[in-house]
Amino acid sequence: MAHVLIIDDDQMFCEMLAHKVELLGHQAAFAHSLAQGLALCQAGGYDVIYLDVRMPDGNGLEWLGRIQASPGRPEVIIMTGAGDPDGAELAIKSGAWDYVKKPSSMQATTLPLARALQYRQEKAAAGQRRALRLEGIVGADPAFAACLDKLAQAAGSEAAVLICGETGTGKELFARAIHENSARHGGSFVVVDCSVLPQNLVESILFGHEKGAFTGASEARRGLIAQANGGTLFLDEVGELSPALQRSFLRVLQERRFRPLGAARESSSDFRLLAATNRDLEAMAAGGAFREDLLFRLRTLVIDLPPLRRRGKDIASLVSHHLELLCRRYGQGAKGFSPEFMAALTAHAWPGNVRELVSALEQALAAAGPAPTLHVHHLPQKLRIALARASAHPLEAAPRQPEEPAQAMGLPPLKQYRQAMDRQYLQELLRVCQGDMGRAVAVSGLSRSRLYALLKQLGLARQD
Ligand SMILES: Nc1ncnc2c1ncn2[C@@H]1O[C@H](COP(=O)(O)OP(=O)(O)OP(=O)(O)O)[C@@H](O)[C@H]1O
Repeated sequence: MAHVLIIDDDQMFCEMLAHKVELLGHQAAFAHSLAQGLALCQAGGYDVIYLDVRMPDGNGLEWLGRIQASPGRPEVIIMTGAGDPDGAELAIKSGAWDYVKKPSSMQATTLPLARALQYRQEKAAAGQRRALRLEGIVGADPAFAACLDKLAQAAGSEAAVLICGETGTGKELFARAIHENSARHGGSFVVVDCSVLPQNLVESILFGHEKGAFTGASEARRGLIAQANGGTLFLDEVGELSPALQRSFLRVLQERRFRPLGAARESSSDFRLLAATNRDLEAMAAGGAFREDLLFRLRTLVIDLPPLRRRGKDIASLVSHHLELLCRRYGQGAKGFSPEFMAALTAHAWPGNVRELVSALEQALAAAGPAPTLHVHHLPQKLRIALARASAHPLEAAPRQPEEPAQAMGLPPLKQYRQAMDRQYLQELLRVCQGDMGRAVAVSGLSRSRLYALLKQLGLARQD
């Protein structure tokens, strides 16, 4: 809702315009003289001012500068008389947002208001974005820039945010950035990976337990929800929550209260909720697999992160950023790359998104050893084969054109495709890290528990 001030000496016109503005969901006030209007502006709080040129105490255009400079820097829409051709030109030259000619229909009069408010919102978001600390987040493609605006909006509020996107698109990175830029940044950022919560321990992990609550509970333990008190609780892979846990969570979200196992009383926790998913929760809710009331609570704000194939312009800056990080991490000097290397990276469809790109760079660095320049042949063999096949048979490529129906392109179902990619990635990861799980965790960017869960799920876990 915006605040609009109408400065016009015509009482009836003011009332009609104020009524129309209120119908549009905003608040309106009016002043019948320039002096009264300026006084209201000085008190602040207005987003848009309608300013009539012919006023009893002077010419509105001569007061424009002072009105624009008032607190909140409102946008000003000038109202000029029909027989005043110079008025419009003067209004624009004086830096007004727009002008309307009187008399005009109410619809025509309020049209510039919507545009002025949109402009104002975008200006505010861009300002907020400039003020954000976004270490480690790279991207300027318009599809991605819109997500950064949402991030700024999320950081400035307490709203629950649902971050959607394919695997490896940066959902956790965004969640951390929202926390770090929010008023809660001094509190903890607690991650609950909903895909690996072991059924038998889930309640104790989330809600905590008292000493002796069950066999083996030799000490009382705070659960993750209590740990998030004063900070942010991030439900990663929220689409994997079992129906029973969805029910429990809904209650915690409604009341911010929970009962640790074995406790006589309930405890409370003041946390801000963020959640992420790579699943279509709407479809799951429609099919009864996800509670609609929970979904409603999770998604006050939604950030839809685009897959890397839809933000091709960002590949070069992502490569520079991550190459620099990786070279520093492994104590190597800065590396260059051949134009073909970058062309190959740009041509790939990256079904595993930024995570897959980072992993390919890591493998290229390992393959290049001390050589100062990365070439195509340093890239993982699987990626080179995929590129070669794609250039020989474009339709065999991973979907560069996601809009085309998968069946029409002879592709397997997405789930099957993703599993195959995950399996391929993990096999390569184990090979490169030679079974060193600490390194595999560092390289993959996955948590240790998530990595083990994936290995198990795909039948790659060691049997020892
Ligand atoms: N915009 C970005 N700029 C720089 N690095 C990024 C960006 N997006 C993702 N990454 C990197 O990609 C990797 C994966 O990111 P992240 O774990 O946040 O993805 P995710 O969407 O949460 O993945 P998953 O769904 O598999 O949990 C990390 O190494 C992260 O630093």
